[in-house]
Amino acid sequence: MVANEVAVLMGSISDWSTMKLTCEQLEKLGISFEKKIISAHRMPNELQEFGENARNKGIKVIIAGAGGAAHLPGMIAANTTLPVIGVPIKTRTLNGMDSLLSIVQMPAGAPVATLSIGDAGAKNAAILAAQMLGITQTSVQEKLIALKETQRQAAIESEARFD
Ligand SMILES: Nc1c(C(=O)O)ncn1[C@@H]1O[C@H](COP(=O)(O)O)[C@@H](O)[C@H]1O
Repeated sequence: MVANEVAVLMGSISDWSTMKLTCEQLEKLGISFEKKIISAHRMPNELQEFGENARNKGIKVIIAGAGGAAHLPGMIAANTTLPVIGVPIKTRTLNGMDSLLSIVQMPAGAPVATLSIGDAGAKNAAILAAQMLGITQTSVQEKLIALKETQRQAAIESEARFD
C-alpha cells in the first residue's frame, strides 16, 4: 500500500468546514493525505501515538487545525520531527485570535509553521505542504506552477468586472 504523504489533523469535527478546504486543495494538487480527529485535550494518548508513528507510516508533512486553546499543533510538534503546519480555526468568541496566539507562540525548539486564521490559512496549509514536497517531487512542482498560472489569469481577468 502506498503511504499518504500528508496528515490533516483537526481538534474536533466542528473544524471540518474549515479543514475541508485544506483537503480539497491537496486533492487538486494530487497529494495523497489522511484526515483525522485528534485532540491534545481529549485524546492525549492517541495524539502521542500518532506523533511518534507518523514518520514510520510514510507521512512527510503534518497539517493541524485547532480552535480556541489550540494546543494540538504544538503538541504534535512535540512528538515528531516532521514539519508541522498549524491552522488557527476562527472562533465565535474571539474571532480566532485565541487560536492564532495559542499556535504561533511556540517555545524555541518545537516550531509550528503557523498560517493565517480561517479559510485562507486552511487553503495555504495545503499549498505550503505541497511546496515542501515539491522540493524533491517534480510532479508536485508542476502542479504548483499550474496553480500560480491559474491564479494569475483569474486576477488579470477580474479587471473585466470593474463597473
Ligand atoms: N483546540 C482544540 C483541541 C486541542 O488543541 O487539543 N482539541 C479540541 N480543540 C478545539 O476545540 C474547539 C471546539 O471543539 P468542539 O466543537 O468539539 O467543542 C475546536 O475548534 C477544536 O479544534
